[in-house]
Amino acid sequence: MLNVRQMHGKYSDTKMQQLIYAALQQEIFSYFESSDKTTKWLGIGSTLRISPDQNSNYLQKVSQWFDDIKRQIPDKIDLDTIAVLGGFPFDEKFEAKSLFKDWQTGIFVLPRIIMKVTPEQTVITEIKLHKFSEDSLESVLDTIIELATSDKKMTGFDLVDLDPKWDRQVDKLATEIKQSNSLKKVVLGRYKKGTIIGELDWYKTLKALRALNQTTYHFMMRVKDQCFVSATPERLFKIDGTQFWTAAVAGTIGRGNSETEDNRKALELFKDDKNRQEHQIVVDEIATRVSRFAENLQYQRQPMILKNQTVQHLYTPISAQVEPKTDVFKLISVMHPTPALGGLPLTSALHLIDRLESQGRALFGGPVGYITLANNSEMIVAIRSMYVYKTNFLMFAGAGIMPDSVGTTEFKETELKFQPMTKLLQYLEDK
Ligand SMILES: C=C(O[C@@H]1C=C(C(=O)O)C=C[C@H]1O)C(=O)O
Repeated sequence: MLNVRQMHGKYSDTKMQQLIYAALQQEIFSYFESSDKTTKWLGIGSTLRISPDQNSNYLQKVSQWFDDIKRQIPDKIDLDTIAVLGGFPFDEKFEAKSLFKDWQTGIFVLPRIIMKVTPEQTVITEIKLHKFSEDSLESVLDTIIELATSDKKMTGFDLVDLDPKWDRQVDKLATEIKQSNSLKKVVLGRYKKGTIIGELDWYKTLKALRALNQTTYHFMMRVKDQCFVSATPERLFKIDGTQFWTAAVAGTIGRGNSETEDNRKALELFKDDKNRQEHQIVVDEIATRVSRFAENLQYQRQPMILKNQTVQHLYTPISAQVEPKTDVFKLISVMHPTPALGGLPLTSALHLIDRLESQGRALFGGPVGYITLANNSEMIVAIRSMYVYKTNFLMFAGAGIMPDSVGTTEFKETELKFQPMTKLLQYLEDK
């Protein structure tokens, strides 16, 4: 059995800020915040952790690990107040060719201290393999807060484009799609790497991530010298009891400098055939998959516009009803990857991605998020993201390639998709 103790109720805002600050100075932390800001999870440390070995079915391994944790929680605890946090790789079969091989295969933790924050309440849980000391949970938290210090500072960074000929690759791929009888869409990614001069302060990083990307999710996960950061707008799915939500996010245009220009661009995106088709592929495929396990599927025929800091997307939210106790891990394997990150048909798209992309995707484009021990979960698609290893970092940005795609246009689109992370680093310089 695991030892579990909890504190319920409203925690003061100041205390919460102090705790988040302290948590992000720790060697291991995890953070999830929903784009509607109604759910936050903060994890400090790790009581149990699962990083896979190669050649194993990671999803199945995490699922068994998760069931095993559930069995070890004392009866009186509300299982919805405890979650594991982490992420799966985009495709565990992809060869590890990236600079950052370690997280090629995914990572999940059961934190030692977990804080769940919703508008109704804050629940803080401590989980240990061994008996608790004499100190109360409150005084454990106070000690964590007291000991937190940070004098980390980043003074600069460099940035290298790892795929300088990517636009030509896109033109070739578009021709290949045009000539193919079956291939409809392939999402091709490009990468940038760099080095940080000085050191990133993770608390300042989170603060900046939230301030610069107010309409997106915020995800951060650090295990010692590795950290993954994302400001994705894309939900893979959310499940709460029998309620299920997902969304198609595909089709992109930049933001305007004025409200008029911004709306003009949104209209241009809405009326653009290539983007509408690219979006429809995602809607149709998601709807087909969801209808296999859910009922009462609901979504609008026309997409909406989702506005983020540097881009706007075509967006179709989809909701449905699922059976009670639906297996979250099954949902992940059915829903991921959608044609927003993979392509259509899936298998040929994945082969092309593996062959053409210069780095392994690892967590880029993979499902990351939280899963409560009561089987409620929100998994998001890890894009607009950055992977940091010591002072090195790697970034990813992709675009849906269709028969009529033009390399230089897609290149510009991916430049906009890199911006949430490049602007984050620029902002953090000398802060
Ligand atoms: C692949 C990315 O974004 C995906 C591709 C999009 C597109 O091609 O229009 C839009 C949103 C995402 O589904 C990325 O941001 O790296």
